[in-house]
Order: sequence, then structure tokens, then C-alpha cells
Amino acid sequence: MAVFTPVSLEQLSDWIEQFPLGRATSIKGISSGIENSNFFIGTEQGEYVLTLFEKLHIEQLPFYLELMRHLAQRGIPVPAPVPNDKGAIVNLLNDKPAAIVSKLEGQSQLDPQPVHCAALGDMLARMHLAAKDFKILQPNLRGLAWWLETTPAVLPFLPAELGQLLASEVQYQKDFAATPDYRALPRGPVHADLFRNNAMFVGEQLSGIFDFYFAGCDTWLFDLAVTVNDWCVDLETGVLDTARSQAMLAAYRAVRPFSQAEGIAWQPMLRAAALRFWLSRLYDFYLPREAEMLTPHDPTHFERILRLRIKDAPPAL
Ligand SMILES: Nc1ncnc2c1ncn2[C@@H]1O[C@H](COP(=O)(O)OP(=O)(O)OP(=O)(O)O)[C@@H](O)[C@H]1O
Ligand SMILES: N[C@@H](CCO)C(=O)O
Repeated sequence: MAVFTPVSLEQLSDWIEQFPLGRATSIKGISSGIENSNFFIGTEQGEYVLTLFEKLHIEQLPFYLELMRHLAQRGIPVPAPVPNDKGAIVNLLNDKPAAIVSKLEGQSQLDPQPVHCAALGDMLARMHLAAKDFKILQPNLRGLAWWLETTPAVLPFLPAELGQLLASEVQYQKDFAATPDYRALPRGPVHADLFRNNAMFVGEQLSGIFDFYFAGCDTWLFDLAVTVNDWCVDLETGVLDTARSQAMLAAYRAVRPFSQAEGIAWQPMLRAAALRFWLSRLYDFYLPREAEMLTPHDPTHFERILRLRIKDAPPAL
């Protein structure tokens, strides 16, 4: 159950008067999702998604929502925030910051094939280019600075060998981040959490990508590595599936060719992307936040992926 703050149709009906959506006709809680309270709402203008932000700080929300607005205006299929009659896209509802966004058609594709991975690669490259002139700067809040801060909190819980792996990978990433190759990587606003459950398909057609609440400014290659590490792996073993990863990379490259530095950084970024989710899952597992209501994701999945990305050089970009 992932509605943490209930909203009745009556409450919604009063609140929605400030939006150009007519009367509210229905509200239905969405049971998946672990970060926010989400609802499908019916209005006289059609169906939308209402999100109440449970944990994110209100000062961080403009980055996410304005980025979605910016991308939607440039034809990238992402949920478009609906402004109220004063132009505001974040407004309090039941004491929580809340937003209404457009509803994407389709379903998640949890068993992706090369055709789906190609669609993702193409869209990711288009999204990176479309966000180039986005004006708000917010770092990836789950980047290197967070890894350095969080590792000491998690280390006491880990057996020696795992602690050693974690500490040495964080050091490796810190060293790599100081190299000219890393500093030469193109960067900008990235999604940073584009897993299978954050995209919608109608058949083989990608109808949209959503859940931008881990987005931030980082390297484009890191974003691609996060996406490859989820969409293009065998979920049992973590092994990269060549057909799916080649399909994704070829489609990305066709829109935005890779630089020489990106070729060099590919394996380090696949390792960084695995480390990012291993660490956040370890953190949620050992240090669950107060009022955490759901079982955390399995950290060992990304430990396995990290070990594989360290051991095996990936196919060249
Ligand atoms: N704009 C949208 N259009 C259609 N469906 C949506 C939209 N936004 C959210 N959903 C639905 O709501 C579900 C939960 O949304 P979302 O993933 O954003 O929540 P979350 O709490 O951030 O979850 P998590 O962090 O676990 O991914 C999605 O799986 C999707 O089914
Ligand atoms: N994609 C994250 C969850 C947060 O959206 C994970 O799988 O750990």
C-alpha cells in the first residue's frame, strides 16, 4: 500500500478549483511506488495523476517539476505538470506539497526485449539533448558526495569482505572523478533512476518516462549506465545481455554519438551506477527511515552487478 496521506474526493474537489480542469469526478490511490502518495484522478478535462510528496523537500521540487515541464514542452513524453490559476505547479494539499501531472498511456514493460531497449536508448539521448538549456542547477543528490557521506554509516553493518568491496569502490570512483577523462564527460540534467518500472509502453511503442524525483545534474553516461544496468541485465544473475545492451547503445548513439572520453569512462560508469543502487539499498536496509512502510529492495542484486562490472570489461561503446 503506497498511499501514505489519504485524500477524499471532497478534499480534492475543493482543492482542484484553482486548476483549469473543471470538477473532480473520481480519485483512486495507486498501490505501487514507495516514495510518494500517488492517485489517478478523473476531472472534466480527462484523467491526471496527483502526487503528494512525502519525503522530498519543497525547495527541491521545482527542479523536478520544472524539468518535466521543460521536457514536455520540447516533445519528450514525460508527465507535464498542470499549473494553477496563478501559474504555480506545487501547492499544499493536506499539509503536503502536491502536484497534478498528465497521465501517460500504457503499461510498464518488465520483460524488455531489444526493441524496447532501443526505444529507451533513443529517448534517453533525446531527453539529454532537450534538457541542455534547462536553467535550474541541482546536483544528483545520490552522487559521489552522498556516497562519501553514506558509506561510513553503512560500513559498521557489513561483514569485513563486503565492507572492503564498498570502501574500495567508493575510493576508485573518487579517484576516477578527479581524472581529466571524467571531467571531459558531457553532462546536464539526467533522470538517474530510469528503471523498468519508470517507463510506459503501448505495445512496442515507448509512450513515456516518469518518476523524475531522483533527477539531478550529472554525466549523461552515468544516466545511460543506470539504465543499461537495469534494462539490459538478466535479473537472476546481473549478467549484461548483449542483444539488449547493443540495441540500447546503438539507438542512443544514433541520436548523440559518444565522445572519446565516454568510451574510456564506460566501464567506470557502469561500476558507478551499480555502486549507487547497492549503497542506497544497503542504506535503506540497515538504516530504514522512520515510518518506512515497505520492504526495502534487495541490496545483493546490485552487489552482484558491481562485482561483474569490476570483473568484466563491457563491449565497447
Ligand atoms: N504520469 C503518470 N502516468 C501514468 N501512471 C503513472 C504516472 N505517474 C505515476 N504513475 C503510476 O504510479 C505508480 C507509482 O509512481 P512512481 O513510480 O512515480 O511512485 P514512487 O512513489 O516515486 O515510486 P518508486 O520510487 O518506487 O518508483 C507507477 O508505477 C505508475 O503505475
Ligand atoms: N530504482 C531504485 C528505487 C528508487 O526509485 C532501486 O531499484 O533501488
